Amino acid sequence: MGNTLIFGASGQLGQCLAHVAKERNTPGLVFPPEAEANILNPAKLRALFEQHRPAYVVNCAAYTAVDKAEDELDLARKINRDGVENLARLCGEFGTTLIQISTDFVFAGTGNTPLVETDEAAPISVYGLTKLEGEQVIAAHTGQFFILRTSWLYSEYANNFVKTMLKLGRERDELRIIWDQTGTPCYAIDLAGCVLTIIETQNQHHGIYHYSNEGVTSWYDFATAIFELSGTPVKTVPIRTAEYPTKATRPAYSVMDKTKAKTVLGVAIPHWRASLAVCVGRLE
Ligand SMILES: NC(=O)C1=CN([C@@H]2O[C@H](COP(=O)(O)OP(=O)(O)OC[C@H]3O[C@@H](n4cnc5c(N)ncnc54)[C@H](OP(=O)(O)O)[C@@H]3O)[C@@H](O)[C@H]2O)C=CC1
Ligand SMILES: Cc1cn([C@H]2C[C@H](O)[C@@H](COP(=O)(O)OP(=O)(O)O[C@H]3O[C@@H](C)C(=O)[C@@H](O)[C@H]3O)O2)c(=O)[nH]c1=O
Repeated sequence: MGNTLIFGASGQLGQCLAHVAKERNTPGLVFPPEAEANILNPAKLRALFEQHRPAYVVNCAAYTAVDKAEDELDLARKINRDGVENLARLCGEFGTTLIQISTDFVFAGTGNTPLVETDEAAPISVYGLTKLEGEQVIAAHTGQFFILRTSWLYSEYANNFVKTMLKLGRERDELRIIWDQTGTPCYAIDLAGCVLTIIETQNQHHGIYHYSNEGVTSWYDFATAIFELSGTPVKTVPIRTAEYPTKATRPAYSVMDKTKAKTVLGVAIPHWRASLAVCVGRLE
């Protein structure tokens, strides 16, 4: 098995990949120092490719501030589209397989049945738009790619909804949480496992895949489960999206169908409650 270069190593998923690779003893993962791994710097990227001749690149680097992106289209596009194109171009040239992480926010979220990979993407936020553009620039440079769309990512690493809830739950008596946005959380440790499975099995079925945990929930039910599992005695109040104004509009329904990942990648996917229990246990 050749080398795998990880970009965005200091972020949530990057740290989960390091954690799971250590647990599984996956060989060949390289987490380059941030100064050498800016995906906006083609010269430094080329130097990394020449040094490591990677069989795989996993791109966890992204602009992920959903609300802030509404005021920073240019920067979000640079990182989420142009950065991905820089990687894809080099992957094409070096015969490297690119594993790109994308999002449920590429969808408008106006439906009410689980989304499959071929459903129309129609983003309703700058973040979602730039992530979709990142998906779309890849194919011009290489056919050897996996795009893993995930949703509501959380873990014990970096910032995420679970850690925010645990913090706010300790500080406040009551929390108002949106219940009319429906989706599925994804434990980033599980997603990291999926990425490593693709690499370890040298899967050749390139293309787009949906990957989150199993099941369906709302942010309100997710928060309530976080508090139940952690024994946090905070009151949760379900509210509608209109009662929690944010700069970016989020999809109302972004549950993704994982049939393709399960059958073609051969990954087993835990229910979101089971994985949440693991994460909350590790955070305590
Ligand atoms: N978080 C979520 O809920 C979801 C995330 N995703 C996708 O999953 C992937 C991983 O997300 P997650 O780990 O949570 O995100 P994080 O925001 O935790 O990590 C993103 C990382 O990218 C780095 N980065 C930003 N710009 C560059 C650049 N120019 N060159 C190199 N690195 C850069 C950041 O560094 P720094 O902090 O120094 O800027 C950070 O370490 C992303 O593609 C994201 O779009 C999909 C669905 C849900
Ligand atoms: C803190 C808080 C949030 N919310 C709502 C706002 C929002 O609809 C939802 C989640 O808020 P957050 O800001 O934590 O998460 P958000 O940035 O919307 O999460 C998204 O991030 C990007 C990167 C993705 O790709 C998506 O899959 C998704 O995970 O919870 C409340 O209702 N009450 C609260 O007290």
